[in-house]
Amino acid sequence: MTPTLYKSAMEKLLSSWSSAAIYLPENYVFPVQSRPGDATVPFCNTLPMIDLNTAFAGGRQDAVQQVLEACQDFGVFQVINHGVDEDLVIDTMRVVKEFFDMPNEDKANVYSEDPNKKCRLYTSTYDYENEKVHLWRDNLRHHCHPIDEFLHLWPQKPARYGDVVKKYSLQVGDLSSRILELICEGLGLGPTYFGDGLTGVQLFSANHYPPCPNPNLALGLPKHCDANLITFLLQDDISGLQLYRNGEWLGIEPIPNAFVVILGHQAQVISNGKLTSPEHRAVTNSTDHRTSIVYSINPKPDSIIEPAKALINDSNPPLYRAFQFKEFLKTYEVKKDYNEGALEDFKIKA
Ligand SMILES: O=C(O)CCC(=O)C(=O)O
Ligand SMILES: [Fe+2]
Repeated sequence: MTPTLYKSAMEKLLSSWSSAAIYLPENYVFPVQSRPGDATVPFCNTLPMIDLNTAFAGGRQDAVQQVLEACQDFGVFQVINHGVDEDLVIDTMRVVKEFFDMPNEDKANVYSEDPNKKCRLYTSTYDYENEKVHLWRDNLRHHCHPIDEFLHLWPQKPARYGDVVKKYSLQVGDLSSRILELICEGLGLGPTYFGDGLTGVQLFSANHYPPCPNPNLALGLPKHCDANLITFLLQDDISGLQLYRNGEWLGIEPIPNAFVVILGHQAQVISNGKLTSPEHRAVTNSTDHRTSIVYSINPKPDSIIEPAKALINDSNPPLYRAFQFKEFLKTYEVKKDYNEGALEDFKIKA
């Protein structure tokens, strides 16, 4: 690492300076309309909670139905008894926290300002230099599928990072296949519809939100829909994830050993609008560090995304045109419109 890049890492990474910050710097203050403010946000007590053991006890069709309904009504649900080893889940959260707790010198080795790097630690968004407001988060992100192609690029410290995160990625990747199969069945698509082309890019993305001097004015992540196909999110025990539903913000309660499953924009397009991609954000707080671990399933850049042909007929015309996933990502990033607006260019106008 060059001295200039090291200096940049120390100036930019929140975890290197935020504990000394008494005031929120001006360039972290969100415009009035998108600030969280000081209103108390209740937990969403109607959010579907799917216990895969119980769901399957009633037969596979029961599980399919529960997942489908959750994806249609909310586009997000929590899942427990998901088959990912509980000790591994705890250990993965622990090793990720250890990573963010390391001395600056160790973290600087993974820091990069090149968004094309397949493993990097950075702060805020991929576009720190040009963004109007910075996000109150650091993010460690790397590819993990096929795993052996990327393992050598992952952080070397903590020493057990590679072993733990490899096991976790394989098990959560397997959970994603099982959930996607249930979604396919629910939609009436063949069980292998979500093949390698639609799921071949899998990312491990850990968000770290240090205590924030003014959580009312700042955001860890602003309101967005995920750009991908589907997300498997692990929260620690500090709340901060919020869902925008029927015009209000509702918290998603941290539940030990549960994954929050969130549908991305591509699931909405492929299902021709039958499934929804929910708007959500991450808020900060003034006392606790918060960590969330996202396992993100994405199509390959050249893959064609379009409403599944089996769902299209005269009374159900396609709502979206076909596009390459990389074309969507460009729009998502260039327009900086992370909500429904990101799909605007791809809608077929009546
Ligand atoms: O930290 C969280 O709970 C939210 C993370 C998230 O929405 C994302 O990474 O897309
Ligand atoms: Fe998200």
